[in-house]
Amino acid sequence: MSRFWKPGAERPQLLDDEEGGVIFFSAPSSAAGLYGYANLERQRQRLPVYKFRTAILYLVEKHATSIVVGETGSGKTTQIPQYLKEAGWAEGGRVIACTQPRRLAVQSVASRVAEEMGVKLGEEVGYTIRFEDVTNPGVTVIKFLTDGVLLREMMDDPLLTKYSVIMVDEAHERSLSTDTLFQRRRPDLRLIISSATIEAKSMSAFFSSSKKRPIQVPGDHIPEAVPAIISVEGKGFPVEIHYSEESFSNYEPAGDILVFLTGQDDIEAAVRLLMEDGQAPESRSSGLLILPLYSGLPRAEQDLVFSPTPKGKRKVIISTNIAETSLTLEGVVYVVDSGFSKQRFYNPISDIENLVVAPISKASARQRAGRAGRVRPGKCFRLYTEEYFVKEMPNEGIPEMQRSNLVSCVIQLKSLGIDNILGFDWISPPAPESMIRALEVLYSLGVLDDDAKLTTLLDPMISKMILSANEYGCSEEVITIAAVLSIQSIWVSMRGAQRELDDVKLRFAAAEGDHITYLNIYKGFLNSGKSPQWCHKNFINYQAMKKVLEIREQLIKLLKRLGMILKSCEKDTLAIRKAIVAGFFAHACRLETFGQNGMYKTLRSSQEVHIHPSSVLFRVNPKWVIYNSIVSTDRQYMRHVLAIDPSWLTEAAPHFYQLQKPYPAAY
Ligand SMILES: Nc1ncnc2c1ncn2[C@@H]1O[C@H](COP(=O)(O)OP(=O)(O)OP(=O)(O)O)[C@@H](O)[C@H]1O
Repeated sequence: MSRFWKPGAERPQLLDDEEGGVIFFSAPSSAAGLYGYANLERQRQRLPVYKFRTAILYLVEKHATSIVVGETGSGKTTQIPQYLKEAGWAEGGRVIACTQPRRLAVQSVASRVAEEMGVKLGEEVGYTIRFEDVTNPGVTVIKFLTDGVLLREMMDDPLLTKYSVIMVDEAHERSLSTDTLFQRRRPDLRLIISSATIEAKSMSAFFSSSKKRPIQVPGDHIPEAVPAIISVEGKGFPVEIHYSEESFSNYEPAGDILVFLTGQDDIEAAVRLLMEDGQAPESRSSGLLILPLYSGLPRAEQDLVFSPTPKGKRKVIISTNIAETSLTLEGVVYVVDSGFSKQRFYNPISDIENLVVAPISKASARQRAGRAGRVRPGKCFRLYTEEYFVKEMPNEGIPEMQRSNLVSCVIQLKSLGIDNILGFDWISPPAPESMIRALEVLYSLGVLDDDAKLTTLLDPMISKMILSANEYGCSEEVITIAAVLSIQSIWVSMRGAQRELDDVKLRFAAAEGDHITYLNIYKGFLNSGKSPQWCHKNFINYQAMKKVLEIREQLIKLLKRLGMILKSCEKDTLAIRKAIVAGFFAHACRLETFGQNGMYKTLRSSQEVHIHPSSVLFRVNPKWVIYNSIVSTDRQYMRHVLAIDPSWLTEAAPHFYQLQKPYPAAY
C-alpha cells in the first residue's frame, strides 16, 4: 500500500494512492521569485525546497531511505543538510554527511553552507576531499565529502557509525562509489538520495527489495524500510533553452558564459583560440576574461572561476563536466553545452579501458542548463538539435559500474567482507563478463585465493598503504616495503651472533625506522647485481630477497591493472612515511617510559608494548611510532617500527583520531 503525503501543517497529511509499494510525496508547484533578496536568510526561505522542509524532515525520520527529486537550483544541496541539523540530527555527536561526485563541488557547497550558517568553514560545517580535511572532529556537524572519500571511510568503519544521515547528492551520476555505498548499511542510518534528474522509481524499487532493507533489530526505533519519494516542485529562475538550428545573436546582455567541452585538450585549444582572437584590435573576445576549468588545473587557477568578474569584462569559463553539478557560479547567465563529455568505457573481452568522447545524457544536459538561472534568469545554448535531444539522447548515462574495470571495486567489496560478489544485488548489475574478468585477474595475481577470499598479500592495511603511496607519488618505494612486510624476515637467523647482526644493521639503518632501512637494503641488493655473496656478507637471506623481488613484480602487475603508474619520490622519505601511516594509523603508540627497552602504550587500547630487539629503533625509543605487527613472547613486541609525527595520524585518519588540544605532554 502506498500513499501521498500532503504538506501543510506540522505533519504532512496522508493520502491513499496506487503507487505500488512506494510512498510518494508531492506538492503544488511553487515557483520561487528570488529577485532582490535582502539577506541570506530570506534567500534561503525563498528557495523552492523551503516549502518542503517539514515534509522532508518528517519522511527522513520515518523512512530509512528518502529520494528527493527537485529542479537544479531548488536548494537541495545547500538546504537539506541545514534542515537536518536544525531538526536535531546532529545532536549527541552525530554528523550529517552530504556526498558530491566531484571535489570542486564539495568545496564550493561547503563554503556556501558555512556562509549561510554564519560559521567559519572547517568548524560546524566542513569538508573532506582527498588530501584535504577541513573538518574539526567533535565540532563539525555538517560534512561535505566526495563519495570516494566516504567509501574509504567505510573501509575503516563499515557501519559509518558517526553519521546519522548520509545524503548522496547528484545520485544520477551513479558512480562506482555510490553504487557500492548503497550495498550495506546500519539499520538506523538514514539515507537521502537526491538529484534533479534521477529516475526515482527505479531507485526506489531497488531500495524496496527485501535484500536492501536494513536489518530489523527488535526494540530499536527502526525507520520504515520502504523508501519515500519526495518531489520538490518549483524552480529558481527560468533558463531559456536554445537549440543550434535557431539563429541567435552573438551579442547578449551582460553576464558570464560557461561552456561545456570534453577534456583538457579541447579546453586548452579553445582558450588559445579565444586568446589569439583577443589580440586583434577589433576582436570580439577583447572584453572577455577567459578561464579554463578542469580537474588537473592547479587549485589557485580553479578558484579564479569563483572570483568576481572585473567591471566591463565578461568571464568565459571553459570547463569539463567538473562544473556540471552542484556549482553556483554567481555571474553565469549563459551556458553553452557541446553535448559531449569524456567517459570511461571498459571492454571486458579485450580488457581495455578507454576514455572516449561520447554524447551526454538528458540528465547531464539538464544539469548543465541548471548552471544558469541560479541567481537571475539565464539562457542555455545547446549545440545540438531539439530533435536529437528529444528522440536520441538517452535519459540517463550508463552507470560507472557498467562501463568500468571492476578490479578495484571487487577488492573494496571483499575488504568490506562482502564475499558473494557474483550473486550480488546491484542497482544496475555490471556485465557478468566484467565481474568474471575482474575475479580472474585478481586470482591470477594472487590477490584472491582458491576460495575467492583476499590473500594476505592484500592485507587491507598494506593495500591502503599502497593506494596512498600512489597518491603521495612514492609507489616505487612503498611496494618494496609492502613486499618486505609480506615475508617473515629478510635477515639470516643469527642465533648467538646478535652483536654481529646489530653491527651489520647499522650499515643500513635509517633514523626513520625499519621501513626506510628496508629500502636501503633493497637498494644495496640491486646495486650488488642481486648478488648472493653480497647477501651472505650482510647477513641477509638471499631467498627472502628473491621472494621480495617476486612479490614486488606481482604488485607492479596489480597496480598496472588498477591503472596506477609507478612513481618514485627519490629521497623524499616524508612521502613514504605518510603513506605508511595512512595504512597503519591504527597501530600507533606513544612512549611512556624511556629506557634500554622503553615502554609504549598503544593509542587505541592503551596496551603495553615494546620495540622488538630486531628493530633498528630498539634502543632509540622515538616518542611516537607505528608498527606493522605484534609478536607476543615474554612481552608484547612491535615488529617493523617507524618513527612518526603524531599530526600525520589525524591527517591520515581524522575519523579515527581526534587531536587533543593542547597536545599531550609527551609531544
Ligand atoms: N555560492 C553561491 N552564491 C550565490 N548563490 C548561491 C550559491 N550557492 C547556492 N546559491 C543559491 O542557492 C540556490 C540553491 O543551490 P543548491 O546548490 O542548494 O541547489 P540544488 O537544488 O542542490 O541544485 P543542483 O541540483 O544544481 O545541485 C542556487 O540556485 C542559488 O540561488
